Amino acid sequence: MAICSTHTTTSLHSPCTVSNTGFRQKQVIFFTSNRRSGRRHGGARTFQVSCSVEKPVVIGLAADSGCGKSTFMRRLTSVFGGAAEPPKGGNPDSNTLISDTTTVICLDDYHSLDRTGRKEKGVTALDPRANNFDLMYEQVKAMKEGQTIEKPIYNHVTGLLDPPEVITPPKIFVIEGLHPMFDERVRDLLDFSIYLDISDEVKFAWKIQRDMAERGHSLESIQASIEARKPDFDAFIDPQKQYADAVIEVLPTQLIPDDNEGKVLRVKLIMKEGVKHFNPVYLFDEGSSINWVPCGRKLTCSYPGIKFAYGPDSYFGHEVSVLEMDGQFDRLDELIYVESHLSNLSTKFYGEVTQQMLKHADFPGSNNGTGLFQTIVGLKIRDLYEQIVAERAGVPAEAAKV
Ligand SMILES: Nc1ncnc2c1ncn2[C@@H]1O[C@H](COP(=O)(O)OP(=O)(O)OP(=O)(O)O)[C@@H](O)[C@H]1O
Ligand SMILES: O=C(CO)[C@H](O)[C@H](O)COP(=O)(O)O
Repeated sequence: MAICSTHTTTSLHSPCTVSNTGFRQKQVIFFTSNRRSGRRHGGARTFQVSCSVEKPVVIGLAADSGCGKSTFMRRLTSVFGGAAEPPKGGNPDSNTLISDTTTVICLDDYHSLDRTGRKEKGVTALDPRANNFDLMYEQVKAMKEGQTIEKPIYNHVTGLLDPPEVITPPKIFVIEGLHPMFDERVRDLLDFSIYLDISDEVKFAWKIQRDMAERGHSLESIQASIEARKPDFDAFIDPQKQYADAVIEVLPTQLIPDDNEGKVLRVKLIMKEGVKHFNPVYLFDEGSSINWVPCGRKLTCSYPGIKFAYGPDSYFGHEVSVLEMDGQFDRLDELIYVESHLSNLSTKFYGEVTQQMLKHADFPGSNNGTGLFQTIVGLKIRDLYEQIVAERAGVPAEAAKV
């Protein structure tokens, strides 16, 4: 039963108090509007939550479904230490992941139409008409101001909207999903934004790998699903990349002529210049154009080898720096050789990128540019966070290191 599918809830905070049970508690004001009647009801409830006065740094991560958002989030959380888990004692189908430092919410939770509703109206989940951008904006804004929210849950198991869950402000609040940069009001709240741009060929190969092997879908149904989503993907999701501060673009390799296996990848890290608290990574010499084939004495490379490129470029009219890697590592520990030729990595010690990659060698993409660039962006987000915290506190960045 889609009990909650006709309701949206928005909440505002009140200061924390400590109850006589010893729990910290917070009164959450909520407004519930019934989409069918349009009526708004108000109320107040007291939740036993850990209150915090954090004003989170807000990060947006956009990509189509099945394009590596969860994998990226696991790498990001790991950079801050600790594992991310769903809210304790909450809905087992919650899409939220919480660690000591980060809370990652999935924007699917702002679907205004459930699975049946979308079918009835003939719209996909990518269509803005199937999403509640007003509520998304109100709640991301409230979170950025350090307020607790009561966020809806879209249940991917049932296809229904479940009762909301309480989210308290973390240090870093990540909104990941189809539309983090679609609505200008939400976009303006982001301190940093990333777009995962997976080419059609690679997306298809990943989908087959996951949905055929793990979910029992047929090749034809995967093909049909990608084709059915394509017009809305092109209209509503893909254009968001122009707003991203960093784009990870994943393309078929150029090292194997007419490759159609999709196993070897060419990956570009496109980094916008002039973004506050973000200094693009560079190879050898900042601002120069470089082609580098590191294979030889220091790096083991079997066919088809590895090729790096770096240089300035223009992307949707913005000045950017682009770092590119085509090929894959044979031995991950040798990545240290590549790392030692990259600068502005925002590492805390020599070899931190290699250490992170080795730690998650079993994650998809760990032997190629997808894993390498996701790890680098994770380190840059940590650095950005520390700079923002230091700026707010009026202390040197060193003093705000996590
Ligand atoms: N870098 C990569 N290299 C190879 N395969 C990958 C990579 N990243 C993701 N995949 C494949 O794509 C699948 C989906 O990845 P992931 O769950 O991280 O994506 P997602 O965007 O979170 O998906 P969804 O939105 O559907 O939950 C993985 O199971 C894996 O098969
Ligand atoms: O594009 C998607 C983002 O994850 C999903 O297809 C969308 O959220 C709808 O989910 P479901 O297919 O489970 O009803």
